[in-house]
Formats: sequence, C-alpha cells, structure tokens
Amino acid sequence: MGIKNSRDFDLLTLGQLLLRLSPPDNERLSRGDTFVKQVGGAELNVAVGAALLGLHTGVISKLPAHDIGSFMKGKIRSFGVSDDFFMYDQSSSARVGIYYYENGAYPRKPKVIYDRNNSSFFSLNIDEIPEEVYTASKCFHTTGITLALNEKIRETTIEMIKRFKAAGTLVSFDVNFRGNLWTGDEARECILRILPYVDIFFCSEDTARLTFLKTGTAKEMMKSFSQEFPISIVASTQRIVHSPKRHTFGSVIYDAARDEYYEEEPYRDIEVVDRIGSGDAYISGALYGLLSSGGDCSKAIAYGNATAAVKNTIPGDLPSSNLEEIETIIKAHNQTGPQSEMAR
Ligand SMILES: Nc1ncnc2c1ncn2[C@@H]1O[C@H](COP(=O)(O)OP(=O)(O)O)[C@@H](O)[C@H]1O
Ligand SMILES: O=C(O)C(=O)C[C@H](O)[C@H](O)COP(=O)(O)O
Repeated sequence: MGIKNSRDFDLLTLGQLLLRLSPPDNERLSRGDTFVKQVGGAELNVAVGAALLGLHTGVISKLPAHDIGSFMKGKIRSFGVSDDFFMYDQSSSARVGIYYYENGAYPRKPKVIYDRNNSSFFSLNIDEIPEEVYTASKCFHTTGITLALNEKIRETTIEMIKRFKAAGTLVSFDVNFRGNLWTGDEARECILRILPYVDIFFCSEDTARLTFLKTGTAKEMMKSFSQEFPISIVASTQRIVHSPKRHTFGSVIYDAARDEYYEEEPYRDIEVVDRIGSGDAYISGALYGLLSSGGDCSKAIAYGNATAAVKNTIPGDLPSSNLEEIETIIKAHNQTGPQSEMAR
C-alpha cells in the first residue's frame, strides 16, 4: 500500500485500538454467554468521526498480524480511515488490547474491565515508524491515554509529538485522564513536558482543577494554559448529568490569537444510549470545524457539540454521523431558541 504524498492527510492520530466485547441486551459480564464484538479506542474514535465528516484521516498503531488484527483493520477501513501507518506484530504471542463493557441500567452502573497490557501496541518502537509520517498530515492528534500506557510508549509518543511539531504539523492533544492508568501527579508531570509542542488542547474543567491544580473560573483556567504555553486553542467540554439517560452537553473554546471565547447553547435533554466515545466524537467534530475552515472556532464549536451530542445516542465507541446529518442537526439546533428548547 503506497504512502500518500506530503500533507495528503488532514489528520493522523496515534493510539491503541481496543476490541470492545459487550454482552448483548443488557446482559451481565458475570453471567452472559455471548459477546458483541466492536472496535474502539480514543484516538481511533477521533479518526473515524473526522473521516465520516469528510476529512482524510489515518491511525498510527500496531496490531497483531493474526485474524483478530484483520477484523479490526477491516472495520477501520469500512469507515474510510487509512491503515497506511499500521505496524504489524508477527510474534506468536501477539495480542489485541481488549475492554469488556457492561451497559448499565439505573441503578446498576456500567462496568469496564481492561485487558490491554502487553498487547501488540505496547511493542511499538519509534524506529519502525516510517519517517514520511511526520510530513504526511496537516494535523496530528493523540491523548493522555497513550502517554499513560507505559514508560516506553510515553517516551515514543513524546518523541513523535516533537517530530510532528518540528515538521510543521499542527499538534492536537486531549488529556482524557484515566485514573486506572496513572495518577494525577504523573499525568501533570508528563503532560507539562508536551504542552510546549501542543497547538490545540482539549481539557475539561474538572481535569484542569484536579490534574493541573488550576484555580479560578473555567475560562480563566483555559486562558492560563495559553499564557504558560504557546497553545493556540483550548477547548473544554461541559456535561450535565440530569439522570443516567438524560444529559446536557456543551463546550467552550478559547482562541488565544483573538483572545476570544466561543460558546453556543448546549444540547439539552440528550437521550443517552451510550456515552462512551462522545468526548472523542466532540474532538472529531471540533477538528473537522477547525481544519475545514482554516481555524474558525465557531465552526469547531458547532460541529464538535453536534457530533458529540449525536454520538451519545448511538451504541458503541465510534461516531456514525456523516456531514449531512451533522449539518441538519446544527441547523435545527440554531433554529431552536434556548427558551423553546428548554420548554420541550
Ligand atoms: N487528577 C485527577 N484525579 C482524579 N480524577 C480526575 C483527575 N483528573 C481528571 N479526573 C476525572 O477523570 C475523568 C475523565 O477526565 P477527562 O480528562 O475530562 O476525560 P473525558 O474526556 O473522558 O471526560 C473526569 O471525571 C475527571 O473529573
Ligand atoms: O479508555 C480507553 O483507553 C479508551 O480508549 C476507551 C474509550 O474508547 C475512550 O476512552 C472514550 O472516551 P470518551 O470519548 O471520553 O468517552
């Protein structure tokens, strides 16, 4: 498969692909006999969402060369995401990362069990990544999940971020804090090392306080990141959980060059079917908005909020909305004033 020309990609993401195994029909992990097999992983979710909206995207990852790797590769290709930068683990012990997911139903909480350690992605080596990757895309995106996996992947990821930045690629980063992968102190120490290279930074209000020990209002905290580091755009999602199946979702984006905040009416009363991956869907929409408009944050907020809101209504990690669906939803959202929407 030929590697594409310089900057042929709009977006390349780096991360571990996960096989998601969930019992059907609200069955329990501890009881059911069958699993539904799906594909997920934060950085894949972003690449899929952006591809569905029309960007040319790919994932940099490492998979086993066996049939389960082929299943995942096939799924990814079916969404139009490129596997040009997949590495393959030929060893007889090659494994995919797995997560088991039990859907909750109030008052039973959803459950996640990870089985991802020592899978093929953990053997990813910087020397096996082709040099062309660093000039292949307009934008590179990864998350704190990748940095948290282990020391070796952390150093590989940091080196890759530096190489992308040095090659003139826009660097996008989502903290995506996971308490089962690392502590807040470890996360802060590591992420502060990469923020000098980050252009677009996704960090929730809670994470700004808990991990970065920021104080002040949400907007003050967002702005402070771009005062300390040369970050151009800081985006923060906001979710209100009214009940397990009814959420409100919105976001704020800070544009450092203009010293301006962008906001819109949040999506209220979302009928939540599966919230996993909605943060990633937000990023796919926000990056689509930015990359398709030359950096217009009002587009980022409109596409980000709409893509995330819809993802909440769909089972599985991956977004499934094309541009037409998202633009129809944005139009309807803009026509529905805050009063009438709240009164629904
Ligand atoms: N240092 C920390 N210690 C404990 N919990 C944290 C810390 N930082 C963030 N969190 C929590 O972790 C969860 C995930 O964080 P976040 O970075 O917003 O990822 P996501 O985009 O998946 O919501 C949030 O509930 C947040 O409040
Ligand atoms: O934890 C991981 O390693 C994963 O990749 C699992 C999930 O796919 C994403 O974390 C979803 O993240 P949200 O979009 O914030 O819901």
